[in-house]
Amino acid sequence: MKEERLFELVNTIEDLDYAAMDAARKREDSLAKPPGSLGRLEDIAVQLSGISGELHNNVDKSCIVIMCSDNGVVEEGVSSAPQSVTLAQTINFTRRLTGVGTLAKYFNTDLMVVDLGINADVPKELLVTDTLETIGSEVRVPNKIIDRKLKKGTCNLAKEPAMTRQEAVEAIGVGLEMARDLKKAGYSIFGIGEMGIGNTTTSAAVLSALTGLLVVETVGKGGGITEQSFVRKREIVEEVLKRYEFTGQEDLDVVDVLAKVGGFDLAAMTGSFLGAAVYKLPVVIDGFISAVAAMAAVKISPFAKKYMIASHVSKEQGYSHALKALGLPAMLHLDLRLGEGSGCPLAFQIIRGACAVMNHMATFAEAEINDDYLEEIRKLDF
Ligand SMILES: O=C(O)c1ccc[n+]([C@@H]2O[C@H](COP(=O)([O-])O)[C@@H](O)[C@H]2O)c1
Ligand SMILES: Cc1cc2nc[nH]c2cc1C
Repeated sequence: MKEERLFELVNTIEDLDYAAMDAARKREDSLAKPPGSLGRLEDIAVQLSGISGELHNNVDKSCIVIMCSDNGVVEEGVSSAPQSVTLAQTINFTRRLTGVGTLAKYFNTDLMVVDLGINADVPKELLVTDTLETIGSEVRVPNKIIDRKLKKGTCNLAKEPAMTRQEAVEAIGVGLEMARDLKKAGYSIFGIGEMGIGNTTTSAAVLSALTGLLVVETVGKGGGITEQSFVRKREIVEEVLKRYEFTGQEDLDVVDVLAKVGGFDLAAMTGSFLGAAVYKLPVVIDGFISAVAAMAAVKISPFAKKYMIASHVSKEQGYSHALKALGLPAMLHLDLRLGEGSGCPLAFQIIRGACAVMNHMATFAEAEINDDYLEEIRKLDF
């Protein structure tokens, strides 16, 4: 994708449909309950109306895009897990054996597994190039690994830029392509996850670069590291932020940040968050890496935030800061810190609940309850 085309698409992003949201809020208020008593379930239903322009929505056909890629910075010893875990888990996604795989299978959610830059050859029989397949009358994502490999891993960001600007644009373009095709296949919601050993280092660097947050606030222990490696991880992030003078300035070039200190996974995830807004689909944020990509998307297009729903509060250092910077509330406090998109299938169930209330709950009139008292109750502060 050319950079010009990327920004053409980004410039089509619109604000939500406020008339549809007003109608949705009115319906929530007409349901047989004290006003606002279904809390965030009401807000979510109203948000879905703002995204689709419809009063009634469902999120029954759901998918999680998992961007898989390797990071050259692992040469510096910033991760305890070997790089080979990236390939192994990417293959395991297709077998539904991973954390996100088992949850997705149990809750009937599809996985769109994409290889952006795994540092190994994926077995040919597991690769496909098409993003969708038709079985009978159903169009779905294939249960294979979609081949969009740009390179076998990024460069070591401690020594040189992780990728070229054009590679970052290509990766963002892949993310947009995946969102477009999910919309085409009739998915009504998607989540964004990843797999990439070393990506808590790149995410911390991108988050500090975009927000000016201190390295102590953004660098965490990822999949688990020794105290010595943790010190080195912080030093590396500190050093690259100084080198490129990334201090959270307002006019930062986000594509440049992703290219110099990000990863193919982060860039593609940023593209998918933007794509959710371009193609008007609700999109669920998973863990730390996902939240940082969401932040990058919002820095590119502020309206992108309105299409996002945060699933859970990851235990990874930096996550809460990222979400605070985004200004979004999270639904679940489960002490997860796995990544992969594992918070998304859980969040989809809650969002289904929000749709069920909006679509099926009785109004005061249907429940044969006189709502004259509502005028009084609305004046109370509780
Ligand atoms: O999403 C999170 O909150 C999260 C927190 C810690 C680790 N991870 C996962 O662990 C991997 C990165 O960890 P690391 O230590 O290699 O940077 C990557 O595959 C992520 O999916 C994910
Ligand atoms: C086993 C394993 C699974 C993962 N899933 C996401 N990141 C991971 C890191 C490791 C090490």
